[in-house]
Amino acid sequence: MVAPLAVDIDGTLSRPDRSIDSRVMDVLREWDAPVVIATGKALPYPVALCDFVGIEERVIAENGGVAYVNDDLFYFGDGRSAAVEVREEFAEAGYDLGWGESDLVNRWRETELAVSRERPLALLRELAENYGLSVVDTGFAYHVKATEPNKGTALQTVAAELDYDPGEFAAIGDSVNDVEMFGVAGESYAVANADDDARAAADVVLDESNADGFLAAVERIRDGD
Ligand SMILES: O=C(O)COP(=O)(O)O
Ligand SMILES: [Mg+2]
Repeated sequence: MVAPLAVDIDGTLSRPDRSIDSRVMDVLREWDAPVVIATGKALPYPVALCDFVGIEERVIAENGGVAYVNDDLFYFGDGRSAAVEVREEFAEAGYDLGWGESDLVNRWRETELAVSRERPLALLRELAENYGLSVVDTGFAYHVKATEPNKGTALQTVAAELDYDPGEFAAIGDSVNDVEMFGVAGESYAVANADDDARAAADVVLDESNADGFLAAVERIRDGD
């Protein structure tokens, strides 16, 4: 019996251009244990990924702010209203969030706000700190969020809902928002493009990048490495 998986999306299931590498789809679909998609993205994205891959919708979204499993929705700490205040002060300083008029990146986001990495990080951190919020840089966006929830705390709840111990999971990811998930999983794999925090937290740092790294990790997990 293979280990259940907790898998990040951006930088882990993707190609360098952020598109999903089609080779991962059948691997996820055929995995012989639960797969939890754990991401910084808003809930509809991992739900849609599960639907298109053809697996049960088991997801952690918004860096652990939201989870969905067994037809139950979980919310872990809401930083959204404070993040909206930060957005207003950021706007007064002359900056929008950087995603255009419709802002699809935040449209369905419920517990945090994401900001383009083209915006000034130091200012964003300063404003967020005044509201007791954290800013997490995933390498794809800056996330202005409540400090407590993360992918690791959410995995504890999701694993329990699935009648697993979180330590039975194998986790695969690429950035600082995967660190706590690596901490609660029994085995953890950072792809070669991972940031320093993820590399330091992982049990194994792979030689392969992006989806190649994911595919190498699942080979090792299958072999019981
Ligand atoms: O939304 C992001 O910034 C990163 O998303 P990820 O957690 O799937 O890598
Ligand atoms: Mg990632």
